[in-house]
Amino acid sequence: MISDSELILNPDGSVFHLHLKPGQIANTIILVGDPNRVDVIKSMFTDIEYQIANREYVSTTGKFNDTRITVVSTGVGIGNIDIVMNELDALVNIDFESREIKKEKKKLEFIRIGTSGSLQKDIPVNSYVISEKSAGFDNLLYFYEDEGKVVNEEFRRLLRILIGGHSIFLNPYVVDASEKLLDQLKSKEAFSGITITSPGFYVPQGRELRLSKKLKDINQKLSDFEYHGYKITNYEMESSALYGLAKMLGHEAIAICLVIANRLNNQANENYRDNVKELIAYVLHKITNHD
Ligand SMILES: O=P(O)(O)O[C@H]1O[C@H](CO)[C@@H](O)[C@H]1O
Ligand SMILES: O=c1cc[nH]c(=O)[nH]1
Repeated sequence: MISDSELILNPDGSVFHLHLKPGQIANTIILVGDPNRVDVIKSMFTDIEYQIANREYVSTTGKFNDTRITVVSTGVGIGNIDIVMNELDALVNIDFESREIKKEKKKLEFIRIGTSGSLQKDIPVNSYVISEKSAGFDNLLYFYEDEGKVVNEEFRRLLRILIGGHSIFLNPYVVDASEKLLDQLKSKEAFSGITITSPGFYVPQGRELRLSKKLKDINQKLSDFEYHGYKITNYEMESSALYGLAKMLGHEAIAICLVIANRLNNQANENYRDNVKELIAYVLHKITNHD
């Protein structure tokens, strides 16, 4: 039995942060960083069941092309993904009455729609990038006992060599996207490759305002790196934890991002919201039509 302090439920029976109750989430779940993005997706839905907001976590469930889909905003960063993934899994795989883990496990499909910074000169601003693999420059997965079962050990070794003597604070873990979801999302319209999930937006992604970075030429090194034909394509801040937790919990996960900055060409699009809307439409059609 899982105690009150490990799985905290609110007085109305909803799960602690997300404020959702069992039965309220669909098997297909879109995750977005920005809570405002939930309204954009909701405006494309029919049969909307509810919208619930607590902190940065805004959730809604509705239908697109007759497919029931839940949207949850995660806010920024890995810590939020730990909360969102554990609570969404608990909603389907833990009995909230008995506080026991269910015998029959439900598999969920997670599609993250985000924004990101390109690490390739020929992946321009406004491109779509699917994260075929995600390399976590955070350390979340190392707290989990099963981490070794889901990470790519060879890739970890090569990345540690690339970052040299800084491996005391940086030990990247690499996890694959769901092949099933990759097949659904891939097209000529989208680039794909390896995404770096960073624990910060500024110095951890090589951005120096008033503070300097330890890893001097990291973005060029990452850009030049190649692994079995895969190139490192972009930076964002959530997919490594999403992929790792989804795999350990038995779910499918993928991330697709709009490039809003190109770090090699020093370009940015700060008016990206219409482009995100187009990316959302792209994803909704792909996951519901499979065309
Ligand atoms: O646009 P979202 O989904 O928030 O994704 C990206 O944007 C945020 C940083 O600006 C980080 O969350 C990063 O992963
Ligand atoms: O450069 C960028 C842009 C969006 N999100 C990131 O994490 N990095």
